[in-house]
Amino acid sequence: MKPYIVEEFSNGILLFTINRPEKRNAVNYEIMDGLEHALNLANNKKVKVFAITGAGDLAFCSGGDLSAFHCLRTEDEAFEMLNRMSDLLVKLFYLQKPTVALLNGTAVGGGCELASACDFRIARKNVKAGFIQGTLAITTGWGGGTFVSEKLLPANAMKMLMEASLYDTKQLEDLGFVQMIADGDLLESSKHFLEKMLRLDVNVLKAYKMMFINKWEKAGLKERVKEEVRRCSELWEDEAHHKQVAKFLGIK
Ligand SMILES: CC[C@@H](C(=O)O)C(=O)SCCNC(=O)CCNC(=O)[C@H](O)C(C)(C)COP(=O)(O)OP(=O)(O)OC[C@H]1O[C@@H](n2cnc3c(N)ncnc32)[C@H](O)[C@@H]1OP(=O)(O)O
Repeated sequence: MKPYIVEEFSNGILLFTINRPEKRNAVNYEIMDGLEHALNLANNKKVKVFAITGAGDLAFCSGGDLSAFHCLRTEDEAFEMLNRMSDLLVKLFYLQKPTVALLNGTAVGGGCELASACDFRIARKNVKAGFIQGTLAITTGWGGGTFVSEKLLPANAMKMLMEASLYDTKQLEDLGFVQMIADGDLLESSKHFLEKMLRLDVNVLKAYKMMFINKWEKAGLKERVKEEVRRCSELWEDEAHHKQVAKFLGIK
């Protein structure tokens, strides 16, 4: 089974699906390679909207693959991995066309960061999402803290980051994290949400997105993401983090 799927639809949507439902669509290095490939394809003029989802109906993405990354012990080792994924999420954040996360299931930790890097989030009913990194004695490390603070009211972004909890769809909508709760098929619902944008010329969409990109550039977004990655790497090295991950993996 391929760990990711890239599909291009005739209406201009390019869809990237993380296809590891048995691991709740956790991100390992193969998924990073796949995301990089999909982002390169998304630059094509025929693509109007870039969408990301997860396979199955249990998880959108459960964040970093803890079994793959548990071997990273030091600050430098953690930095290399976190920096690679944060570079990809910055690329996604800065994509010069609309981007949407289709939350087919739970979005946890880095999964929530991936969703935050998109312009819009559409959730299936009854999904949960949250930046639970604090419970692992780390912070967001892929840029998600910076992204969400650009997208939400400051108090709502701080609440989500500092509570390190999961929220239901209604709460996520109230926080401004989710723009639409989908009834029925998620991809079909997203087409309804996006149809007005899909009618416009790709250069118009690009021009609008550039207004936001210029603002983020002026606000030093890339430097802030690097700082976030650095701080998370420092915490990663601590025994408190390794202990929590070992607990999740059932390692004594
Ligand atoms: C590393 C980057 C960092 C960041 O910068 O943000 C992070 O992402 S930290 C956050 C990492 N993520 C987590 O801590 C989430 C861990 N997972 C869960 O809490 C739960 O699995 C779930 C996502 C809420 C789903 O629960 P449930 O449906 O009950 O499934 P299971 O727990 O039974 O899991 C099934 C299966 O999948 C494996 N799994 C799940 N998440 C991960 C993960 N992040 N990494 C690796 N493996 C994961 C889990 O171990 C089970 O495997 P098997 O036991 O082999 O069946």
